[in-house]
Formats: sequence, C-alpha cells, structure tokens
Amino acid sequence: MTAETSPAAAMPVVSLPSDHPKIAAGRIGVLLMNLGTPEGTSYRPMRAYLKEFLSDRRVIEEPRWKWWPILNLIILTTRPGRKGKDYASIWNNERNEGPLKTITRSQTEQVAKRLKPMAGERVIFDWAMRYGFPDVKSRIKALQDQGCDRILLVPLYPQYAAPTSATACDQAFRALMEMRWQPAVRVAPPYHDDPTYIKALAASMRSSLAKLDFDPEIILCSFHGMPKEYLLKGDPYYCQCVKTWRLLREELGLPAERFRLTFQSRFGPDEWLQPYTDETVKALAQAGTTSLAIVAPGFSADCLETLEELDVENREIFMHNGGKRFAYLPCLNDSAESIDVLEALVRRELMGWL
Ligand SMILES: C=CC1=C(C)c2cc3[nH]c(cc4nc(cc5[nH]c(cc1n2)c(C)c5CCC(=O)O)C(CCC(=O)O)=C4C)c(C)c3C=C
Ligand SMILES: [Fe+2]
Ligand SMILES: [Fe+2]
Repeated sequence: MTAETSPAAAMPVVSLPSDHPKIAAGRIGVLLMNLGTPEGTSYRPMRAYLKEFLSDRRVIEEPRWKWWPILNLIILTTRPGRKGKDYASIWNNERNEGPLKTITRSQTEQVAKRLKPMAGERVIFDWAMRYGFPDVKSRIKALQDQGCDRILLVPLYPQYAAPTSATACDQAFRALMEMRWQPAVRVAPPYHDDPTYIKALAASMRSSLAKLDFDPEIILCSFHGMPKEYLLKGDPYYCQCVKTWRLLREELGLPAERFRLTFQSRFGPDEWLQPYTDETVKALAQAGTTSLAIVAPGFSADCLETLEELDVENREIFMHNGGKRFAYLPCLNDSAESIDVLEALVRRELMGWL
C-alpha cells in the first residue's frame, strides 16, 4: 500500500505545482578556462579588452584612486593602438580571432574526444575566456541549462597565480552567486610538477630542437612575469615556475647554465620577478652567445606573449646585439602530448563523480 492509497491518508498528496519549472540535472560539465583575447585588433575592441583586463583587482592591486587615472588617462589612450598592431601580426584571419582562442577551442574538442569512451553523453566539455568572449559566466550558465549539476573548472595555467588562476575562478563563482540551484564545483589544481606535463614539455622541446639546423648554446625557459610584491605577499607562482624549470632541466639532462630561467612581459615601473627575459637576451648576445632558443612552458597555448614578444621582439633584441641564430620553441598547444596532459588532469579530477 502506498502513502497515496492509505486510508490513514486523508493527508494531502505530495505533488508539484503544475507551473514548477522543469530543471535538467544529472550531467557533469568540464570548463577549460584561459585568459582571453580582444575581439579585434582595432582601437575599440583593444581598448575594451585592456580595460576589462587591467581593471581586475587580481591583476593590478594598486588602490583604485591611484590606478584609475593612470589606466584611463594614460594606458588606455596609447596601449590599444600599439598592442593592436602586435595582435594584428599574429591574428588568425581565417577565424578572425586571436590564436589563444583557436588553440583553446581545439584543446577542448580534443580532450572531449579522448574522454568520450569514459564520459559518454553525461559529460559536457566547454571552454571560456576570463576576459572577453566566450565569457565564463555565460558558459557556466549554458552548462547548467544543459543539466550539469556538477562542474569541473580547469584553469589552463600549469603554475597557479592569483592574477590568472584565481581570477578565472572568481569569475566562475560570480556566476554561481546569481544561481538559486548552484552546481557542485571542483577546481583542477595547478599541474606545474605533474610528470605527464614535464614529460610532454621535454618531448615537445626535443622534437622542436631536432628540426633546427643548429644546436643552441643556451635555451631560455621564459615564464610570464608578475610584480615581485605578489610573491612577497604569498603568491606561489614564482616557486612553481622554479620547480617546473628544475624538473624540466633534469628531464632534459641540461646544466643550469645552458637552460636558464627568466621572466618576461614586465608592465609598469615596479620591480617584477627576475631575471627579465629581454635583459637576459641582450646581455647574452652582447657577451658573445651567438645561438639561442627560447621556450615558454607556462603558457598552455601560444599567444601574443610568445608569438610576438618572444619570437619577434626578443629575436630582434638578440640579432641587434650580435646574435646569429635564434629559435622560438612552440608551446604544447593542441599537440597529442598536450592533450595527454589535459586528459590525465581531467580524468583524475573527475574521480568520484563518474
Ligand atoms: C599588468 C599586469 C599583468 C600581470 C600580473 C599578468 C600576469 C600573467 N599573465 C599571464 C598570461 C598572459 N598574459 C597575456 C597578456 C597580457 N598580460 C598583461 C598584463 C599582466 N599579466 C597584459 C596587459 C596583456 C595584454 C597584452 C598587453 O597589453 O601587453 C596573455 C596573452 C593573451 C593573448 O590574447 O594572446 C597571456 C596568456 C600569466 C600566466 C601571468 C602570471 C602571473
Ligand atoms: Fe599577462
Ligand atoms: Fe607582453
């Protein structure tokens, strides 16, 4: 006898109101998140992108009253034009987007393909950008609309930093703040010392080096920089970069003087993590190094900071100061090794959910 038919139950029957919304549930979302890229290379989209990026308190920690005039009256008048030209030189004209977007989309599609046998229809893979589009909020909402009541966030940064990994998660949590029925959320941890990542980097470097017609005297291992103050306040980024560099050096069997750690992309007058990539390139060339290669293991995908800053600007610095042969070794991008890394990470972090 069920509760509904029991004589004791002159009690009300449990039923949903007819206008109760039908909410899909039972699926799992995996959201790969990278930094972002402008929507175009002309002044307006460049300005919009830089304004969103450089207004983020995770990126620039200066007090608002101090930063607002610098950003709005100085940086946003000159930088959009100058950086727009740089973006134009690396732009994917076929798709009309920055390479970071093209590569992140491809990484997501390939990880989804690899995990299909395990994930079936239950797991939905998607990707988002912290600044610009597709934005994190709308993709989280889209996952929820498709029935994802569990979401794994995957910041595509091997080394954790507040201005990258944390701000991507902040944006995801802002989306959750607007939800009545929040999905359960997991965040993939940094993978700076994951053996799959180190082995993938070593394999990729060996194959890129084998294609060169010279054996570089020195290889720079260049990471994106950040203000030194962030390290002193407790950001683990620097230490994780150092560990990646050490493990990669050991994996490649290179001595420290031949495989050197540097930090690029300094912005503003404050001291950033040292040694600086551009100053090291110049000093090496001036001291007589004639052949140099640069690799950037902190970027999961090639972007402005690698294709333009390293392969164009730093190449020029090296050549103008007496260097003869220069090579930029590409990021893992959407190579099979890169997908090995992401597949292992996602598999591990989905444990217990699937
Ligand atoms: C000004 C402060 C910045 C901090 C701190 C910072 C940290 C940081 N950034 C990356 C990865 C990327 N940064 C990229 C571009 C970029 N970075 C900054 C500033 C800071 N980054 C700016 C202003 C820009 C835009 C370009 C420019 O105007 O110079 C990119 C490339 C995006 C693309 O579309 O190609 C990446 C990737 C990391 C890992 C990091 C860590 C501390
Ligand atoms: Fe940056
Ligand atoms: Fe840069």
